[in-house]
Amino acid sequence: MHIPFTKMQGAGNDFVVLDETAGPLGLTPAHYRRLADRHFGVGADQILTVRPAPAGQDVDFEYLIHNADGGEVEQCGNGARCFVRYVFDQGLTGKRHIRVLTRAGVIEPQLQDDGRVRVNMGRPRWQPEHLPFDPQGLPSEQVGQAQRWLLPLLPEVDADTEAAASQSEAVWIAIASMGNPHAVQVVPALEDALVQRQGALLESHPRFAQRVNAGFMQVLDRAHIALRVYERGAGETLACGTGACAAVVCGIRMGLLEPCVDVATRGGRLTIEWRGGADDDVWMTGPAETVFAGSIELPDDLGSASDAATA
Ligand SMILES: N[C@@H](CCC[C@H](N)C(=O)O)C(=O)O
Repeated sequence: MHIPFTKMQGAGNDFVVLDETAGPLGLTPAHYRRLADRHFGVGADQILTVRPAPAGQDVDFEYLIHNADGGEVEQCGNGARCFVRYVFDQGLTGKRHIRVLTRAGVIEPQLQDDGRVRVNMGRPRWQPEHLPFDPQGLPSEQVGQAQRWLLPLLPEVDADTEAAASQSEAVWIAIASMGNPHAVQVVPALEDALVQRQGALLESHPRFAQRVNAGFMQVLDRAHIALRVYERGAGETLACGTGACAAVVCGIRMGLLEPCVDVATRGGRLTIEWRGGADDDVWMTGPAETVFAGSIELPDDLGSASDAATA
């Protein structure tokens, strides 16, 4: 099958954007993995699909997100900024402020005059059941308004054994959902953070039934953080929009941050605003750019073979 696409990026988090406004392309998880593949495909952290608004919904479009591993997910913040840039530039809408339906609810991205995009990302949640996260039996502490848990990263074995004591590696995590799940650590120095090792262990930790995105936040001052995120289904990316929202929400709830925070990621700068109330929406502002457009030939029968290989 012949698939036209647009390659985009927001703070270095990169996307293949597909247009399904004229009808479904009929892609399987294996097709998404091939599109995301940096050697055999286009290369991307996520695949974003634009669909028409479902009947009866007060939105302009529907927005589907697939991680590089082919799995569908609820939300993608950097993708949301690229989404409005894409539909506007392609002439799919004349509006600069749109309402978009995601698997996690409605978000509202708007193109600003300065070329950046501001998005109402909706309300954060921090109750364990919203991720979901199973905190039962874990040591915990209250930091400001937030709760943190001491999570062993290696398999939890009988704590009485010597082996368990010598193997124990545990990290303090706060949690937040932006529609998708995030575990956030405050680290003293980002360059020393064990992002690859701990990120991989956290991502598939059995206490997160839907897996999790792992954030590593260094607080620079009350209005600036540096952040790296090991993303569920994609590994470490140059930036994660929902990860930035989640880190700032956790930092504000811990009493470490003010309501407007500049987030330095490895791929660019994001601004996150949140007034701190359970009913307050989180706002994210950042860049969204088109890199190139093209088309790719994908084998129709990619599905079963690749699915079997990664099962
Ligand atoms: N890069 C994204 C998040 C994409 C989804 C995430 N990996 C998940 O599985 O929840 C962002 O900018 O928010």
